[in-house]
Amino acid sequence: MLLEVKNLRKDYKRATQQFSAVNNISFSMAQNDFISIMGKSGSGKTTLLNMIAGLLTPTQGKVTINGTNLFELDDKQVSAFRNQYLGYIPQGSSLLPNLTALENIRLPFSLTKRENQSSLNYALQLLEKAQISYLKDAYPANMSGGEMRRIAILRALICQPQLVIADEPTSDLDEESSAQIMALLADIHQQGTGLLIVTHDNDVAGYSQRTLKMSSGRLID
Ligand SMILES: Nc1ncnc2c1ncn2[C@@H]1O[C@H](COP(=O)(O)OP(=O)(O)OP(=O)(O)O)[C@@H](O)[C@H]1O
Repeated sequence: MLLEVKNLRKDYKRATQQFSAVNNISFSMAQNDFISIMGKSGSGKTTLLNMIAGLLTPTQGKVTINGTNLFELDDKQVSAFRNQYLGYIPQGSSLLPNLTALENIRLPFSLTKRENQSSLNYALQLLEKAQISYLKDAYPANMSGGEMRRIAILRALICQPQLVIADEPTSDLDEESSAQIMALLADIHQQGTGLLIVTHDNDVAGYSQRTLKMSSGRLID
């Protein structure tokens, strides 16, 4: 199994009241599954994704990726594991403003030591496949929202992850840009990568094989 989420819970406190932003969620994903998660604002989708991506520690429960329980690893090991297996596309714009598109894409690769390997050719190939080679030397300030989002997707792919996680990859984009993003994500799925995306958009969810619905921290039918 690529991903196993078991009895996952995250509790937060608001004023004096404790509540579960994610409440006892379990599901699994096979290699090359494409799953979307939908639910109202505040239903816990980002909290769930952040725990699956190893960015947030759960109050209770387990996340296993390729047989490794993320929360049994120390901080350094989690970072190395994420870098190798996971591609994460966060909500909104996440590019570093002082780096070019090419430098942003290559950044995750350069964060871990890889002897005698370069990410340059692969980064150029990714740009070509996404039909945005013209952006290679551009800075984020000079790109459209859709272009920035596509660069963030390519950045998530540079280490050739087995699982790509995307939080609202098409939010705030027009129909044409959304379609370009989804074509890129559908292509990643075609190449054999597992995809887990959070979306508000029924059309976007329509690209996935299965939709999980969240309400008040729980999965509902
Ligand atoms: N660090 C935090 N401390 C306290 N409460 C939090 C924290 N992070 C999130 N929450 C609360 O947990 C609930 C779930 O938030 P989350 O961001 O996961 O929802 P979401 O479904 O992703 O919403 P949206 O669609 O608006 O992005 C919300 O009620 C939110 O206010």
